Amino acid sequence: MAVKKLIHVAVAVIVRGGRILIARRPEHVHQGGLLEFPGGKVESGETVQQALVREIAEETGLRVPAETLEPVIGIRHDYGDKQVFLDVWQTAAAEGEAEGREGQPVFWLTPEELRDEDFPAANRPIIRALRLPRTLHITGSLAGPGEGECRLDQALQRVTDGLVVLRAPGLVPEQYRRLVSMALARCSGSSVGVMLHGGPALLSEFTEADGLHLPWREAERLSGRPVAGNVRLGVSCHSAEQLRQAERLGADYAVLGPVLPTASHPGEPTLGWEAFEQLVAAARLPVYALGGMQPGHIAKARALGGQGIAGIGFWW
Ligand SMILES: Nc1nc2c([nH]c(=O)n2[C@@H]2O[C@H](COP(=O)(O)OP(=O)(O)OP(=O)(O)O)[C@@H](O)[C@H]2O)c(=O)[nH]1
Repeated sequence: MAVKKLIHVAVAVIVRGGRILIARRPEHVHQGGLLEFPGGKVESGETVQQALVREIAEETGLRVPAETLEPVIGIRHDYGDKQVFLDVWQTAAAEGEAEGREGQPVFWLTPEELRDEDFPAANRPIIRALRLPRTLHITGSLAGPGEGECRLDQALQRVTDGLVVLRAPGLVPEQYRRLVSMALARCSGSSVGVMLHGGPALLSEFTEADGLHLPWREAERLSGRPVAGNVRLGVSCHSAEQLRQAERLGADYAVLGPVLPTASHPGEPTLGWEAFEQLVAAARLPVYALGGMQPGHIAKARALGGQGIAGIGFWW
């Protein structure tokens, strides 16, 4: 059997006023009739940035300064008839009025309006990535009766948006539920989403939560997605095999680490940035770097293909 060549595709997420430029693929082409982000094949001798600037101009008439392009995610996907590497970059600095230069309809949608079933299968992780923040705040120690709520309350005041994973393995279920109620009340109406940490049963009790984050010990015994599609699912992973399991569960994101040494898990072996990059390159979902992270590492994690950073020390 002939080995299928991997086609390098430059994919552009053009953002304006919180909306993203989307086009409909012509009926007669590969994945025809579906929606897509503007883009196309990287020609030989071209960098991905050059391909993006060219494709965006050809397809939409917009001008994009190459230096404004930032990496979003890279996705390898086998369609059976062809194998693609979608190299996804984002810009909020496109100039001009968008038009379908190749006769294709173009329109602007919010990340929440992007539906998996309207796009080619490879786009699912891209849509997830666009709906996820760059920072995942994980709660630290909440020990001591009564101390937990006070500590959490103070910490939440420092978060203005993004996601908080309410991790409190030391608490008995009743204490944990109290904390969840408090966190949900405090974050309601704000742009901070609360992810519960534990098994699937938790989520049915707290329907206002943003979603469920599975520790690996919970993820490893599941065989399918344990929550509905409209709530977020995250999984803690430490290896390539665990990332495969997160993909099998249909997770919206994974956390991978420890990448660097960390005070909360002293002496634990670390992956380092090189292994992080390799593991992320093979992953089909957005992946956060965990372990020893500081806000200054967001750009590094994203440059290596990650979604951003996750951790305790930088906010707790
Ligand atoms: N542009 C674009 N291509 C995508 C997306 N998702 C996705 O799977 N693809 C796949 O990536 C490949 C890109 O091919 P293309 O047809 O847009 O590229 P092109 O204009 O350079 O190719 P052509 O000259 O053969 O028509 C196709 O196989 C397409 O199905 C997406 O969101 N945007």
